[in-house]
Amino acid sequence: MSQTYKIAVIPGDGIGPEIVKEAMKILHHIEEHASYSFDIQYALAGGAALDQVNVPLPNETIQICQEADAVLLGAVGGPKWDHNPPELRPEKALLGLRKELGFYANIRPVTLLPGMEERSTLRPEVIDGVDLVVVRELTGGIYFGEKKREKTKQGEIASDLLVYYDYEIERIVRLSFEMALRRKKRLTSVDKANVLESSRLWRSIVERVAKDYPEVVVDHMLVDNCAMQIVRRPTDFDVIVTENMFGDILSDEAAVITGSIGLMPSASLGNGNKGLYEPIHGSAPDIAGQGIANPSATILSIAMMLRYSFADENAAQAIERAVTQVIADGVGTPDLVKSGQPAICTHEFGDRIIKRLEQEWKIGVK
Ligand SMILES: NC(=O)c1ccc[n+]([C@@H]2O[C@H](COP(=O)([O-])OP(=O)(O)OC[C@H]3O[C@@H](n4cnc5c(N)ncnc54)[C@H](O)[C@@H]3O)[C@@H](O)[C@H]2O)c1
Ligand SMILES: CC(C)[C@H](C(=O)O)[C@@H](O)C(=O)O
Ligand SMILES: [Mg+2]
Repeated sequence: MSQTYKIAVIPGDGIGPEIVKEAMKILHHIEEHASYSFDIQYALAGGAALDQVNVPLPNETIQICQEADAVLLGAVGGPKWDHNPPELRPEKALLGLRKELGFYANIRPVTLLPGMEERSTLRPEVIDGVDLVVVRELTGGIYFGEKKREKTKQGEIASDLLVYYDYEIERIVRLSFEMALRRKKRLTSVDKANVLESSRLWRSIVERVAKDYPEVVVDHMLVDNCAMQIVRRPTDFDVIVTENMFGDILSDEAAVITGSIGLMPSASLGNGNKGLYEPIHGSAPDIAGQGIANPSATILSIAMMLRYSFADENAAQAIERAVTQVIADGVGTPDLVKSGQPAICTHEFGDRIIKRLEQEWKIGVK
């Protein structure tokens, strides 16, 4: 009997449903050509869940995701819910899912696709050959430490605690060394050890774990310097490992290298073969409902799902080649085409990728 994988799908808010629709076309297409099938369950989270059931992350959604082999998420959030109290913010759903499911390692690859050199605001000679990956710690740090708001005699105070256990640091650092071993054998650990105690613990753990990986060249970089170097000499990086908030910020910055944040996929791992797959961008309220969002990041996240959760490297690469080829042909949503050139809409772009994938199967996926 052929294998069936359970996939939980959370379209979310803003452009979320628009881009997930295109990614689902790709998934269904893969199913037609693969030896396995999918059992798809849609679930509510974020603003969509708040509107329908008054909580950002319903228990039913957590259960569907726990029972799934992989979760696909579009994006959550938007101005409609921006003034909600902290517990009723759409973003709470995302943090809750990551934590509940134990996805502590967020893998954010940064690659420059052929044809995108001219869309990047960086000079072609600076970005030529970029191939780096940001490994972002995802279930600890300042996002999850105690939060306080109180009125005192001196005035109102607010605090967010940045806290890490040693084991939380060690597991993400080990995963990053393993990744570097399979890549260019270079690891940059990014911290703020000149100021933060949590960073000093982080740095000492990196130094200890490094002894188990003598083949990997390790360096430490302060996050402010990294924010500059990542756009100044991005080709020098291989694997960057860093804590939750630094990774969030550096990866959005790295999107500038690729030419569009709509090209940046991610995989959140750490719980066996299960994974949460989502673009790194948000719900893009400024373009939601216009049919112009770039679905590439979500489609490339499907490729990561096939690679990490279903061990189908061939199909993953076929999707990556199809996206690469369509973009190399100069076809794309407005964020992808050169200024003055005509663009196509979200669903047309999805169709072009399917068409290209069909050719991939005819050629015979290698
Ligand atoms: N994973 C998530 O669900 C996630 C991630 C980031 C932000 N958010 C939420 O999204 C909302 C909007 O946040 P923001 O505006 O700061 O960031 P954003 O990533 O949504 O948008 C930033 C800019 O990038 C553009 N952009 C993003 N994705 C695009 C795509 N696929 N195609 C073309 N252009 C794209 C947007 O139009 C916008 O100009 C907020 O509520 C935020 O909390 C959610
Ligand atoms: C929406 C927000 C909570 C989220 C994060 O900061 O993790 C987003 O920016 C991301 O990068 O996935
Ligand atoms: Mg972010």
